[in-house]
Amino acid sequence: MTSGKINVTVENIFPLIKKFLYSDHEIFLRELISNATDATLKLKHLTTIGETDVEYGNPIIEVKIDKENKKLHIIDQGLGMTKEEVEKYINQVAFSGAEEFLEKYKDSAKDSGIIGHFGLGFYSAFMVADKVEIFTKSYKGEAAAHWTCDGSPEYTLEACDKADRGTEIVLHIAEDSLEFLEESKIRELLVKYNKFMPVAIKFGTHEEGEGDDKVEVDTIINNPTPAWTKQPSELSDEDYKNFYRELYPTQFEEPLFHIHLNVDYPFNLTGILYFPKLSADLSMQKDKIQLYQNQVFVTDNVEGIVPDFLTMLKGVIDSPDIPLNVSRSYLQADGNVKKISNYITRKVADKLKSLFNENREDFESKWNDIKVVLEYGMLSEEKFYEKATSFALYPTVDGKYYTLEELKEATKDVQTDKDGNLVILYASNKDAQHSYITAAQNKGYQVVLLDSPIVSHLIQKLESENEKMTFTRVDADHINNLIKKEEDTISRLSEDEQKSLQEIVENLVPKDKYTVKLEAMDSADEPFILTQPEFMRRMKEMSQSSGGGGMFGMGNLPEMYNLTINTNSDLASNIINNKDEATRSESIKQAMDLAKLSQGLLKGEELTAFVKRNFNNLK
Ligand SMILES: Nc1ncnc2c1ncn2[C@@H]1O[C@H](COP(=O)(O)OP(=O)(O)OP(=O)(O)O)[C@@H](O)[C@H]1O
Repeated sequence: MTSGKINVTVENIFPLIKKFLYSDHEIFLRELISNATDATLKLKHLTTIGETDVEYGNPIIEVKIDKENKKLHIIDQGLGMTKEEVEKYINQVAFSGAEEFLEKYKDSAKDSGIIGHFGLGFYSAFMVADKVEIFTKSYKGEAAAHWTCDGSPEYTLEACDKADRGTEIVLHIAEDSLEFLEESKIRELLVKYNKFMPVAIKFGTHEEGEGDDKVEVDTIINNPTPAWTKQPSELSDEDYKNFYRELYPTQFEEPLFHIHLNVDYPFNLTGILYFPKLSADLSMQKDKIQLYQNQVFVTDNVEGIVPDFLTMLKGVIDSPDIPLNVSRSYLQADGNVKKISNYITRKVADKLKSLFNENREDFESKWNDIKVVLEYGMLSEEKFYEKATSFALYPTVDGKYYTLEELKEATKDVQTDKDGNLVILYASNKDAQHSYITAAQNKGYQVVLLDSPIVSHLIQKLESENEKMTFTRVDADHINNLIKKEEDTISRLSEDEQKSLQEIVENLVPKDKYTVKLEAMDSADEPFILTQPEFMRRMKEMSQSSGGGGMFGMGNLPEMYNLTINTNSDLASNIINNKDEATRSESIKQAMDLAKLSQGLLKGEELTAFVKRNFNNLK
C-alpha cells in the first residue's frame, strides 16, 4: 500500500474546489460521466487503431444509488488505470490525462470525441462527497488499484481484487448533499446533462413485455447518436421532427423548418437549429438553444455565441471550440466565437434563401411566423440584411407577397410623386386603418401590411438603404396628399371665404393638438379629416420601442394631428354661409367628433356625450 500527499501547491485545495470550482455543485455528475465516457472512447480508439486486442464489446456506463450506505457509484467499462496511472493522473491535480492522450495520439484521435481538458473534473466530486474511492483495472491487465481520499490532501492507494476492466468511482455523499441520493434528482441530472452522450448510460432497470414474457431490462437514459451527429443526407424531414420532440418533449407545436449546421474548419461545429412558431409574447420563449460540447450538455444560455436575433430559435449546437468557464464579455471578444456566430448567421440566411427559391408559396405561408426574427436580424446584423434583401417579404393587405425589388417594380408607375420619390404605402392594422386602405386601393395604390413591433425601425433602415424611396402609413395624410402629384383641384371657396373658415375652425379646436389645414378635394371626400403625420408618429414609435427616455427625447411628445378641411365639401360651404354662430359651432363639433371617431380617437366622456347628443337629435 502506498500513501502520500496529493501534489498541489495550495495546502488544502478541497475547500477551494468546493467553493469556487463550479458554482453549480450538480455538475460533478456530468464531469464523472464525461470521464467514464472518455475512458470508454479511448479504449474504443485503441482497439480501432490496433493498439490492443481486448474485446471492446458493447460497453455501458452505470450510475447506481446506494441510499442505505449514502453512496453513489459511477461504473464504466473503459480503459481503466494502473496504479501508476492513478498516481499520475489523479494525484497530480490539474494534470490532465485527456490532454496527454490527445497529444500522444494527436492525429488519429482528433475525431474520437474525447471530452476532458481542464484536469479538475474528477475533483469536482468533492463538492458533494466527503470521501471518494476509485476501483480501477486497466485494459493492460495489471492488478487493479483502489484509491481513497477523504477530502484532505492525504490519500491511500493499494491493490485490490476488482476483476472487470474499467473504473468504478464511489462517492460517499456528504451530509449537506444528500439530495444526490434521490433517484429523481439523479435522473433529472442525467437527463439534463447526459441525454445525448455517446456511450449508453444505465440507470436502474424496468420491465418490458407481457405476462410470462416479462423481462427486466436496463433503463438507458440517453440517446448516444442524436440527429445532429449524423449527416444531413442520412436524415429525413420526419427524423428532424422526431429529434425536435426528443429535445422538447413538452412542446406540442411542430417547428416550421430546420437548419443543419455542420462545419469542421476553421472551427468545429455541428448542430440543428429549428425555427419555432413564435408566440405573440416573445419573452415566453422558454425552450432555448442548448449548447453541447462533444454531446455533453453545457448550458442553454447561448448569448454571445449565437447572434442575438437568433436566440429565439430552438435546437442544439455542439462545438468543442467554444471556451467555457469564461465571462460573457471574454466570449464576445474571442475570435473563434465571432466566427461561429457569423457562420450561424450565414447558414441561416442561406437556408432561408433556398427555402424561398425552392418553394416560394410555402415560404410565404410561413412568413408571418418568422418575420419578427428576420426583421430583427436585418436591423441588427448588416451581413444578414444584405442577404435578406433576396427573401425578405412585404405582404400587401390583400395577401400578395413581394420582395422589395418586386414591390418597387409593381408600384413605381402609380406611386412615384412629383419629385420622383417612390412612396410605399403601408398599414399597421387592417381594421383600424380600413377606410384609409380602401381609399388608397381605390386610387390603384398597393398597401403593404407591416405590423411587427419593430417596423418603424425597419422602414427607417430601408429608407436609408434605398434612395428615393419613402414609406408612408396610409393614415398619415389625406389620400390626395399621400403621394403628391402635379394636379390641383380648384377650390369652391374664395380666398376670403377660406381665410374665414380657417379662423372659425381654429377658434373652436385646441391649437396645441390640431393643425388646421384647408384643402380643395373632391366634393365627395370627407369634409373633416384627422391624420397624424408620418414623421411625428414614427419618431414616437421608435422612441417607445427603443425603451428608456426615448430617442432625441421625443418619448413624451404630445399627440399632434393635422385637421384637414375639404373646402369643396358641402359642409365647408354650409359653415361659411351659416350666420348663426350656435348652430355653426354645433356642426363643427359634430364634424370634429365624426373625424375623431373614424380615427378611433373618440373615447370616454367625449364618446358618451357624442352618443347622447346624437340620440337626442333623433327625437
Ligand atoms: N473513469 C476513468 N477511467 C479512466 N481514467 C480516468 C477516469 N476518470 C479519470 N481518469 C483519468 O484521470 C484524469 C484526470 O481526470 P479529470 O477529470 O480530473 O481531468 P480530465 O478529464 O482530463 O479533464 P476535465 O477537467 O475536463 O474533466 C483523466 O484525464 C483520466 O486520464
